[in-house]
Amino acid sequence: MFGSDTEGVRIELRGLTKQYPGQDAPAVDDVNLDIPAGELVVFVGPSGCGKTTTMKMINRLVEPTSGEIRIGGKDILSLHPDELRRHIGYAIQQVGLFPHMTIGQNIGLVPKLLGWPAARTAARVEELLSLVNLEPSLFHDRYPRQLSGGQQQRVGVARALAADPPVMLMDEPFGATDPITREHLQKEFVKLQRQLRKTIIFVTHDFEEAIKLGDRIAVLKERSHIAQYDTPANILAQPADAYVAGFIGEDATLKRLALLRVEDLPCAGPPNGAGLPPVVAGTSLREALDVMIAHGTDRCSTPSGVLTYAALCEAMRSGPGAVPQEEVVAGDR
Ligand SMILES: Nc1ncnc2c1ncn2[C@@H]1O[C@H](COP(=O)(O)OP(=O)(O)OP(=O)(O)O)[C@@H](O)[C@H]1O
Repeated sequence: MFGSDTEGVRIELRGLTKQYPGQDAPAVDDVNLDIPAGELVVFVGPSGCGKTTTMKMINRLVEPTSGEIRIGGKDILSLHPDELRRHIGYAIQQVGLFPHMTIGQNIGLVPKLLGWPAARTAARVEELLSLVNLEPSLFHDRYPRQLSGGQQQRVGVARALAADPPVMLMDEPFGATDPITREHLQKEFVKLQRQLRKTIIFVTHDFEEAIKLGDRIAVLKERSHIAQYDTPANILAQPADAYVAGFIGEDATLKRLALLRVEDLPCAGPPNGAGLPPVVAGTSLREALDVMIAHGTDRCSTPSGVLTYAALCEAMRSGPGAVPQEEVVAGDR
C-alpha cells in the first residue's frame, strides 16, 4: 500500500490541523514534520498538548480539519480509512484486547481481515508470541483476563505487529505497567525495533522513556507546536529553549550516560577482570556508574576490558552530544 509492505517508510505531515467542533482553538495547529523511513520518533509533551490527536490523524481515527499526510509518498487522506488502518499497527495503553477471544485469536485478527490463509496466520501468531517472550504453548489459548497487565501489553504490541505493517503508532503502550515491567518492556522493544526497522511514532509523557526509545524526539507544546525535533543526544546537550530544558530536568549528564553502552567506550586491561564488579555487554554507562557506586569502586569489568570512572567522565566531555567546554564556562557565568 505504501511502496513497502513491511519495511519502514517515510511519513510527512504538512500543515496538519485539527479543530474539534465547539472548541475555540484548534487542538493541533499547523504541524509540519518529516519522519524518516525506519526511525522511531517519540512525541513527548504535557497532557492535553495534542499528542494523541496528532497520532490519531495518521490512522484517521480523527479526521484532520486541514493539511496533508503522506506515508511512503502516498496521500493517505485519499484512502479508505478501514483499509488504511489494516496497514498501520496501533498499540494503546488500554490495550483493548477482545475479552471473548483467545490471545491467539486477538493477535491473528488483522491478518484474518486481510485474508491471509489460516496456516500463514497461525504461523505468524506463534512467531509473534515468541518474539514478545510469551511461550506460545502457554499463552495461545488463554483469554486476556488470565494475563497480567504487562503480559497483556506485550500481546498489544504483538497484535500491532501482526500483519508486519511498515508503520506503527504507539500511544503510551507500556503506560499501565509498574516501573520494573515497564523498563523490561522498553528494553525488549528497543531490541525488536533494531531488527524490524519499522517507522514508529510513539507517544509518551515520560522524557526518560523518550530518550531510551527514540531515534528522534519531538518535544511538543500546546496545540502540538514543535518546540524541538532532534536526536536525544542533541536535545540533551543543546535544548532549544527554557521549555525544553524544563522537560529534561537538572540531570542532563546522567540522562546522556543512559544513551551510551559500555561497548561504546574503549576499555583497557583484561576482559571480565577477576575481582572487579562485572557488567554484561549492552549495559548503559548510567547502569555501569550505578554498579561502581554500589561496589564503592571506580572501575568495573566488561566483556571487552576494564571500564573506569575517568573514561566515563571523558565520554561525557567528548562523546555524542557533549556540550563544548566554552559553553559550559559561559553558562556558569
Ligand atoms: N473528541 C474531542 N472533542 C473535543 N476536544 C477534544 C477531543 N479530543 C481531545 N480534545 C481536546 O484536544 C486537546 C488535545 O487532546 P489530546 O488527547 O490530543 O492531547 P494529549 O497530548 O494526547 O493528552 P494526554 O497526554 O493527556 O493524553 C485537549 O485540549 C483535549 O481536551
